[in-house]
Formats: sequence, structure tokens, C-alpha cells
Amino acid sequence: MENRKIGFIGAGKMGSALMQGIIKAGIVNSENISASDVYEPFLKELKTKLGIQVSTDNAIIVQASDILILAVKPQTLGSVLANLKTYITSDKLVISIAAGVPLSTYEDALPESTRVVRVMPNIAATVSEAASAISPGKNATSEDLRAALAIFSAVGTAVQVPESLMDAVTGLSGSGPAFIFPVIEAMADGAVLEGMDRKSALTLAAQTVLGAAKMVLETGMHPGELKDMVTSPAGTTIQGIHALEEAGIRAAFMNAVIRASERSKELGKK
Ligand SMILES: NC(=O)C1=CN([C@@H]2O[C@H](COP(=O)(O)OP(=O)(O)OC[C@H]3O[C@@H](n4cnc5c(N)ncnc54)[C@H](O)[C@@H]3O)[C@@H](O)[C@H]2O)C=CC1
Ligand SMILES: O=C(O)[C@@H]1CCC=N1
Repeated sequence: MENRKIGFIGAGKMGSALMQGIIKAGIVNSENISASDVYEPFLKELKTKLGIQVSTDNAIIVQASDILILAVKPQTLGSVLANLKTYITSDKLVISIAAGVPLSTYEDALPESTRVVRVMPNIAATVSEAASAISPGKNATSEDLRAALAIFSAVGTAVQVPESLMDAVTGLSGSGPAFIFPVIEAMADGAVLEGMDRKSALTLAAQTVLGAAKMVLETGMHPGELKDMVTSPAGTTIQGIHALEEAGIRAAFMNAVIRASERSKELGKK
């Protein structure tokens, strides 16, 4: 993997998060990573910070890459694919992280034999804790799937899913960090209201979320059972649980995932 050249089309929030995660994981050296973007200041910053190759010309990045990661907005993708189709040859693997856009869109827009893998990562790639789901396209080989799993496992946890679940993945883990950040902020707000300084409150709130997530992943226990371990009869926790249930917390989180998944489906239709 380390000699393969990875090129990013789009060096915004998610593209740059992946670049950082890949370099941090050491699976590819920074000189084998390149990126293009229409916004030159992002490129200059990434060149200085990460030591990658950059260009404002997408075609140059395509030509220089074995693996191409498309990290532009779904709304921009159509024009990017139309402009790049003459440069994308069957010796390149195309990975797209665009929300909603189905594999068939790439396979229809690009030359017939193009190998495409669709991935939905998340922003926690920045700190090597992304949750990513991967679906290979009809021309992708088992080696392509292995390469995609290697890249996205290096920046967190990666699983293969049928493409039909990609919108649900987008609503759950793609958008999910943004559902949890306000939870951390609001829990810290509660402690600030009780008199704690903001910095300590945020540290304790974030570590609490991290610890709870780790318990689910590492013990294999059901979250309900874990909740019961914290909740003493007539204690403090059950008072807090009651407040959350009164506010409809479960329906709120389910609806967040469902609405985000629905938006992913809509984006795929454009
Ligand atoms: N931000 C996130 O947490 C996640 C985003 N995604 C997906 O990643 C993709 C990128 O999203 P973000 O990084 O959030 O957006 P962004 O807006 O931060 O980045 C997109 C970048 O593409 C550049 N761009 C626009 N037109 C271009 C063109 N013609 N050629 C080259 N570059 C061009 C923009 O200047 C921008 O820097 C989207 O498709 C999104 O659905 C997937 C998972 C999580
Ligand atoms: O909000 C979005 O559309 C992107 C896709 C998943 C996370 N961010």
C-alpha cells in the first residue's frame, strides 16, 4: 500500500480529515498523497501542514494517482465526473465518499470498466476514530475492496455493507458526530450551570461519551444493561434518565438518523 499514490479531488473538511488520518496511520507517505481543490488557500495550507502534493487542476491529480478519492459535495460531483472521465482509466481505483450518490451514477458517468468503491466515512478520521462503511461497485476487484478496507481501517473502523444500507449509514455514522457534539456541549452546559468551569466540564463530558462508547464496543454488553449498571435505585442517574425520557430523547435521536438518511436518499436522486 505504501507505494500507491492516493489523490484527493476536493480538499475540504472530509478530504483533509482523511489525508491527516492516512498520514498519521503511516499507510502511505505524505509525498504519495496529492490533492486538488478549486480553493487554493486550502491547498497551500495542506501542503505546508502535511507535505502533500497539490494542484488546482483535478486532471493532474487524477493522472498522478493509483487511487482517487472523490471528496467533493454531491451537488458538485456531476460536473467533476464529466470533466474527469477522459482521464480516468481502468488502472485506477475510484473511491467516492459523497453522501447519497449511488455507485451506478459513477459507473454510468465514467468509462465502462471503471472500478468504483463507495465509502461513507466520518469526520473522526482526523483522530483515527472514523466509523466507515464500504460498498464495492460492479467492476471493483477483491483487491480494490481490500485496499479500501485498508485505507479506512487505518483511520478508524471500517465495515463492508450492501449498498442498500448506505443511506442509513450516512444518517447514523456519517452525520452522527454532529449529533453527539451538541450532547457533549449541552452536558457540559449543565455542569457549568452548577458552577463548574467550562474547560473541566467539556473534558469530563467528552471523556464520559468516549468511555460509554468504549464500554459498548469492548464489553459487548447491551447498552440497556450498561445503563442499568449506572442507575442506582432512588439514586441520581434515574432522575437524569427521567428528564431525558420526558424530553423524548430516544425519538429525537431516532428521528435525527432517519431524517439524515432520507436526505441522503434525496441527494442521490439529483
Ligand atoms: N463533512 C463530513 O463530516 C462528511 C462528508 N462526507 C462527504 O464528503 C464530501 C465532501 O464534504 P465536505 O468535506 O464536508 O465538504 P467541503 O465543502 O468541506 O469540501 C469540498 C471541497 O471540494 C472543493 N471543490 C468544489 N468544487 C470542486 C471542483 N470542481 N474540483 C475540486 N474541488 C472542488 C471545495 O472547494 C471544498 O474544499 C461530500 O460529498 C460529503 O457528502 C462524507 C462523510 C462525512
Ligand atoms: O452533512 C452531510 O451531508 C455530510 C454527509 C455525512 C456528513 N456530512
